[in-house]
Amino acid sequence: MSRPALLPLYINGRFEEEGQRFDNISPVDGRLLNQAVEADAAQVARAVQAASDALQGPWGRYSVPERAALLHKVADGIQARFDDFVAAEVADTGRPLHLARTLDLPRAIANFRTFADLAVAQVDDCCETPQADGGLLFNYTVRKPLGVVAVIAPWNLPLLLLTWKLGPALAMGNTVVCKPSEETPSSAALLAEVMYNAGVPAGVFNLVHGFGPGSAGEFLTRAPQISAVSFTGESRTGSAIMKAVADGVKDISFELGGKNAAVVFADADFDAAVAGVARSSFFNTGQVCLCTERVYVERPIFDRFVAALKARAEGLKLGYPDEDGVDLGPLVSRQHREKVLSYFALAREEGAVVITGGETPQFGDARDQGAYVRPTIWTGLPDHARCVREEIFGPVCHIAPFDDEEEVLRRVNDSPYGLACALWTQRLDRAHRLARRVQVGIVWVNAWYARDLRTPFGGSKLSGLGREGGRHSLDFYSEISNVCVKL
Ligand SMILES: NC(=O)c1ccc[n+]([C@@H]2O[C@H](COP(=O)([O-])OP(=O)(O)OC[C@H]3O[C@@H](n4cnc5c(N)ncnc54)[C@H](O)[C@@H]3O)[C@@H](O)[C@H]2O)c1
Ligand SMILES: N/C(=C\C=C\C=O)C(=O)O
Repeated sequence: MSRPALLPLYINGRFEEEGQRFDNISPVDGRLLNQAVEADAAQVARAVQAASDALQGPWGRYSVPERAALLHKVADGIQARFDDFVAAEVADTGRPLHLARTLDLPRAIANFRTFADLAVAQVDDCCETPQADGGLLFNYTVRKPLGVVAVIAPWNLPLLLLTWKLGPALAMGNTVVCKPSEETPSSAALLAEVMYNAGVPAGVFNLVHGFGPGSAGEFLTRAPQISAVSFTGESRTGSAIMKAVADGVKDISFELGGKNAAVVFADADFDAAVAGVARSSFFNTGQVCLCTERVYVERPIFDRFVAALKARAEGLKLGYPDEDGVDLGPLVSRQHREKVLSYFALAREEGAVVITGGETPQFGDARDQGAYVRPTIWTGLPDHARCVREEIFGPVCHIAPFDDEEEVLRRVNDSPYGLACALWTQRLDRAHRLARRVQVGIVWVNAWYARDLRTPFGGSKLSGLGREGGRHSLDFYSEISNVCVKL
């Protein structure tokens, strides 16, 4: 049997194949896709040192327009290999081809172009302060790179989320060491090839594959020369990373877990709300941090809404990524499916009414070796049920009735998470009033996962620390100083 393809590390402008290897398994049919090199502590240390050295090299002398031009070249490189990146993302995640083509790739390209352009357009503050002696103080802001930024990404939107951090980090003159998820290493490996071919100076972008604790992820966060960690992943991992960087008082930007709510009022556009909640609950097989897992429906339309959402869920096509009309792929791995299935069992123990789903499909073909689950809807659970409080991260939601605004607001806010919320109502006065009182970072009204990259993105409580997007990213990835001149 031919040896599986190997995804190398990329350190200081060189591809490295030395090291222990780990398997990358298809969530569609369980076959071996390729292997990746697991970076050891020495390799991670070399990557961080290369990034640190690169700050003093040519990259440190690039102007903002020159950095922006290079990031546009990277975007051009991704565009030129669009189909290769789609194939890599689809192989690792099993997602429908159309999803990778319409979301993951366009956003990866936009993440570089948007922050290249925002960096060039960025104008900083200055002010004059008259003095009692008739003199003047002239204050102005100076923006410098933070230094070496560790970027650690999850598996659910691998390229989108890696480049969401890379774009602004590089635009602001930092150097980076990236650690993609062990579940989805392939598109990051392609990105390293694009960076190399675009002429990104050696050491500016470094890629290490591996796991978290006791592996590349932890080695990276504990490296003394890193200045900041930009992390996307589970809340408990965020806590672990916070501890790892605490002694060094490093800058952190965390995009963490969620247990997001959708609220459907009786006056909502019913069909739009059903379609919107079906999308927010089952999109990417429920593997988006912003996905809805708690649905609250005003009592007069509750039964009708449950029936309509059931019909939608049962109409979704589970299939191979390239199948015509496929809506849902598998979960990212058998291991993650075990977690989701454990909640399917827990829901029954907690007394849920299973409206639809709650089991694995039987295809009778290779997909039975994959990680598919059926889209699932529950009702009947109390608000304190673990299935209503804990992030499941699968195609599942619980629907509960409510009677008035104050009640539903209390219940929506009764969560350790605070990432996103979708409000479905045609009374926009109510929507604006509620949007200000929901304890989340992102509120959509009559929409879900509609994005403008200039807006602040992030969560409160266990859902994260900080905001990225637009000037928030430029600020996080900059060391901002004030210069005060007496005139
Ligand atoms: N808020 C957001 O924008 C957002 C976006 C996507 C995913 N997420 C969250 O991510 C989770 C799913 O992704 P996941 O399973 O990959 O998360 P995860 O926390 O298990 O892993 C994320 C990344 O962190 C690495 N890692 C794990 N432990 C580490 C440690 N101790 N030190 C350093 N690195 C470590 C992993 O190898 C991986 O690359 C969900 O909770 C989801 O809500 C949040
Ligand atoms: N950060 C973003 C999405 C996060 C998705 C979470 O799974 C984005 O769209 O910029």
